[in-house]
Amino acid sequence: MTPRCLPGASWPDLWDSPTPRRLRPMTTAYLGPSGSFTEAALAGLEVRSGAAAPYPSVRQALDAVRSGTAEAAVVPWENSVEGAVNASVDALAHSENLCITGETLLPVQFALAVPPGGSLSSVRRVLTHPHAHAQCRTWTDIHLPHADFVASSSTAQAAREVGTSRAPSSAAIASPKTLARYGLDVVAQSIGARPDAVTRFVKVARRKRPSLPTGSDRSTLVVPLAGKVSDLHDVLHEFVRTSVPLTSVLSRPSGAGFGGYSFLLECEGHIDEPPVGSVVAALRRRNSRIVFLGSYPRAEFDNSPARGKTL
Ligand SMILES: O=C(O)C(=O)Cc1ccccc1
Repeated sequence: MTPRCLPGASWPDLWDSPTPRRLRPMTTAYLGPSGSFTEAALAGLEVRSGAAAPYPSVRQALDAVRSGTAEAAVVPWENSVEGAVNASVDALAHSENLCITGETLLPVQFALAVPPGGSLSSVRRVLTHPHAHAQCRTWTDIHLPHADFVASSSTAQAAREVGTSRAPSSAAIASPKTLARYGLDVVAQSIGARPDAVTRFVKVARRKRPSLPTGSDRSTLVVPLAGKVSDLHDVLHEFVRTSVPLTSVLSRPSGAGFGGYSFLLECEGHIDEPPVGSVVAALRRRNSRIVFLGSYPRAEFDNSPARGKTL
């Protein structure tokens, strides 16, 4: 596979994807429907809601960017309690021609709601996104030990489904505002394991040269293991050698046979600055299959009362 970014090669070859004919320049695809946490993250990425379009899954939102139906996509990436959103990481790690151009952090609070006239005692099925369920499992195990979990494509989709079906045995977990918006009655507030939970969302575009370094950037790359015992050691050594701070290391199955893994690495810094540029160049010399996913301004989380608004 041709790497998406090679420091030292000419920029147009590396970054510019041909502009698809169907590009609607101002549309940003996001994991919908309206009312999802992902929609709430758009503001932090300077996307106006009028310029955004909901998609039923992360994959479909990214496909819209690939095909040129949308200029960019916003997808959930990781949560401070539950870790990486694997659907997003895998879809991007294995996709050609896409890169991350920005990130934002959003505090998330979960509530549980039932159709009008329903009650907690009649709930037998709880619909929500698997990440939201994982964060609320302690509460549901205690208060709804006999209810089944039904995975939804997003928290807003769960609210929409329960609001439409009005089945008294169903409940949805989403933000309190979204549950009310879909006509449901909130019967339990703040049911997440951590009231200070934060989710990181990324903006994805067709591959292009990163914006200039800001002095506070993050870079993301995917390094497939090449099969040597020392692979992981050698990769980590490059970061130690250059004193580039790694902010996360995640291993994901490569999908090609049992036991094949890729590492998603995130670090501080920008590829146009010597430390990160030299790490990427050194890793590439060892393994031509590395995929550079982008350098972009780091989001700082300001949890002061004025800023720490949840959806
Ligand atoms: O955006 C949503 O509504 C989602 O369902 C994804 C999600 C799930 C849990 C926390 C943040 C985002």
